Amino acid sequence: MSDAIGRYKQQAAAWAVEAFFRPGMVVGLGTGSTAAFAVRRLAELRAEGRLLDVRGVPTSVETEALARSLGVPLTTLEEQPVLDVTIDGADEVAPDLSLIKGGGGALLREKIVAQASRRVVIVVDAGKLSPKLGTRWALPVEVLPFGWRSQALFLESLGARVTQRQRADGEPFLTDQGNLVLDCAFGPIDDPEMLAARLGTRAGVVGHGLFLSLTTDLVVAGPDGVEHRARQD
Ligand SMILES: O=C[C@H](O)[C@H](O)[C@H](O)COP(=O)(O)O
Repeated sequence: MSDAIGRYKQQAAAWAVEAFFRPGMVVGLGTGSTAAFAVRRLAELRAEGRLLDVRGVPTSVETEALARSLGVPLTTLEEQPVLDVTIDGADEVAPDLSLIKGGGGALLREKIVAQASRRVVIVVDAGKLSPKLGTRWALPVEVLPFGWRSQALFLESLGARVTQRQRADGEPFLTDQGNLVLDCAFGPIDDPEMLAARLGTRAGVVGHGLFLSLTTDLVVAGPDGVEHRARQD
């Protein structure tokens, strides 16, 4: 990550925390390098004596560890099934604020947390903006290990070039749920709703990175500063 991109991610995340987190809220804590800046900003505000009673629901083991290390109080969706607001990153953002997520493999928990949130604030650097989902990023699809090659063939039949995600040591990448991720290069996706519907009916596919109609607010940082866009319903 270049210094400038890191700075934009940090600016977007910090702006969102200050704009959207309020005392007493229960908040979703996203996963990835941009969402981590939000957790760090929350910890900084706590160190200043602000937002001390805000509790977070982490979207991954990684975010849980970060929040714990910074002393951010945590809760669970079992205890708090409705969240006030979630701040999370994204890999690709279309003009209608639909997203591809899952570059870090946290797509399933991220979607569960987003669906449980009254407000979903996505924080990105301007390089994530895209004219159409799939133009810049392959779609991550989380599949059960059982029968995963059948899912790979199914995804190819939908037009994807499929790559099983691997760790740096060459072993299969496993999600926090112990599932595999198949990265599906579709190219620009003309009808994301139709694709999401087809993926949703396939046994063995437990999640996918298309986040449609979930974003309520987008915070983008780039060379021209920070911009906030609210979804137009
Ligand atoms: O699974 C990971 C998430 O969807 C991330 O929010 C996404 O990959 C963006 O990550 P980053 O902020 O590191 O670019």
